[in-house]
Amino acid sequence: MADALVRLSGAARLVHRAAPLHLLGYLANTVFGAVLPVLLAWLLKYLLDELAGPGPYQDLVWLAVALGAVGLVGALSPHLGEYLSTELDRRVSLSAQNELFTAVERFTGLSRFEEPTFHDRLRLAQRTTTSPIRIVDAVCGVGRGVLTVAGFLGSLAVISLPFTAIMLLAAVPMLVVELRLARRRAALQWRLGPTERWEQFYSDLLSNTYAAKEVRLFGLAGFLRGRMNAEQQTANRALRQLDKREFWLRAVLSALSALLSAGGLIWAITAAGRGQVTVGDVSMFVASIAGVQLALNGLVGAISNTSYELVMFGHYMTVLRAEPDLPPPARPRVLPPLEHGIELRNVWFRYSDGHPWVLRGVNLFIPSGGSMALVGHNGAGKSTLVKLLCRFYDPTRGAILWDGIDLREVPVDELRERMSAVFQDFMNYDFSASDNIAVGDLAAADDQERLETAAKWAGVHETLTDLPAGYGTLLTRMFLSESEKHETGTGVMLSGGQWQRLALARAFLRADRDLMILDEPSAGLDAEAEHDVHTRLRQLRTGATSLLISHRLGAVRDADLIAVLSDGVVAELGRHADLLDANGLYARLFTLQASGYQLQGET
Ligand SMILES: Nc1ncnc2c1ncn2[C@@H]1O[C@H](COP(=O)(O)OP(=O)(O)OP(=O)(O)O)[C@@H](O)[C@H]1O
Repeated sequence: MADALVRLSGAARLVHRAAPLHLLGYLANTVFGAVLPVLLAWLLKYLLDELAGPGPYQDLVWLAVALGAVGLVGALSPHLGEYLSTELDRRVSLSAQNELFTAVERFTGLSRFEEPTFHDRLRLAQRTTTSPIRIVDAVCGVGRGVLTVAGFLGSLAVISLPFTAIMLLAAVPMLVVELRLARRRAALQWRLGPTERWEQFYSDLLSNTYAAKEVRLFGLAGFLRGRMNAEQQTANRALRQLDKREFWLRAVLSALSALLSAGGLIWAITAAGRGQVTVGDVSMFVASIAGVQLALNGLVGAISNTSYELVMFGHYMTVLRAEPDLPPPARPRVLPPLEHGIELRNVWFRYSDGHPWVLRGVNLFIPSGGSMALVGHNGAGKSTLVKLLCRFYDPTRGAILWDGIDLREVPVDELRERMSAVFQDFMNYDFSASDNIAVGDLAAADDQERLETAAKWAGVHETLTDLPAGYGTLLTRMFLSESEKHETGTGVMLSGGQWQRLALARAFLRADRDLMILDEPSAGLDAEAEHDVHTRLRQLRTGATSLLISHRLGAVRDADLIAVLSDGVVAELGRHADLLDANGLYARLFTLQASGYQLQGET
């Protein structure tokens, strides 16, 4: 109950923040809607009693005018209610969505995004951005229902007190059943979360351009469609079961309530026949029974809707109130420009308690102003180490120190401001070419000269100027630009290597940062481009700190220091020549690659 009240006040405050005036208008209209049927019933009773009386009929005209006026306003009220409700809906969902994603931004690491239950909750939270207004709607429905029920019950009580009590008692089982059903439905939505996300996953694979090649070549469409349908059928089965249960329970309750009304009607008619009640009383009785039943149904429905929406809104509030995934420093320290270097001190890391150790006591010093290369087998933990440097996760044990300051002691934004990176799995945004570079530093979004310089350094400037709309060309075939609304579109897809150069340009836009991380920056580049990029990098980064990961050992041989990661530790460390002399893993990998090139050259 306390939880429900917290959610209720959360939803009400959200609606009030988003649209206070519309809310006020909506509430006023709701109150009017609630008293309207009772008002009409009373006016009708007076009119009939007046007509059935001996006369003179001096109030007849006023009663007719009053009936007409109330009827007219009553006719307008639903339209006004609908308009206000839709507008409230729009404003509240915008505000709720904004608050939800502002909260998601607080998760500055990656671990939350790797928790399936977080995705289930986030999906429900996204769907419930319209919940606050539905809650207000349902609460208004409860208020309206209470007013109308009270009005009609009062009227009914004037005619028959026992019958009023019976009508009221009959509503109790209905309320209990509806509340249970509402809770079941909300619980089912939560249980179906994974099923619905799988279904969405398969339908995305069937429709997005990234998967289209493999789906077609491997003939996966039927297989994916089958799995998508199976997920939907699973959800349908569970929903159908609940629907059937709802149907039977409601049918039984409605039948009982109809029998009750019929009994009341028979009593009223026989009482009128015996002259115990007037014709106006019979009219009032009929109106009251119909009104009470309708209003009680509405009231019970509104209570159960409120209960359902409150449970669903709980997911939204849970996301909003979740603790940050990376604890913010209690007393944040200022991160100075890197002077000495970054030290990984006995760093142990695993992705969760259930995952195996990836790093098992890494000790490494990345000196400021130097270039370090990190090599090792697939899965050795190189990218993991990079993610720890960016503080996407905290080390499970040990620490990473920036000029002696633990990364956990500085605000994460400050740390990332001092870095630039090209990740192994870099993003291709469905933006224009300019925007694809500008995301590296949004402050440069309107600085064409800076964007072009970065593109030139990455060797992609000519490619971009040759595009149909130059740097303004949309790099997607999924969307049209504003100017292309009536054309087939000139959006372009770049080649793998061209995308990679664009990712490099994005990183070069931040070339002035203290640390540049390049995780496989040239995997998709041709030999000449790779050579160009590395030469450019050396020029650009002279005197600056960089960490390069590459399986192409020819690209790392010029690094000031090369670290070899193996079995979760730094197994070898030194310059290229030293490592060759040491005749360890690096020497073996380098010789293997070099002999491969030689063989290729000989054939
Ligand atoms: N988000 C994650 N959750 C769980 N395990 C992960 C995650 N990311 C990577 N791993 C595991 O951590 C280990 C190290 O992966 P990592 O990507 O750091 O290797 P790598 O050295 O960069 O490999 P490669 O050379 O293939 O890029 C692998 O066994 C991988 O399965």
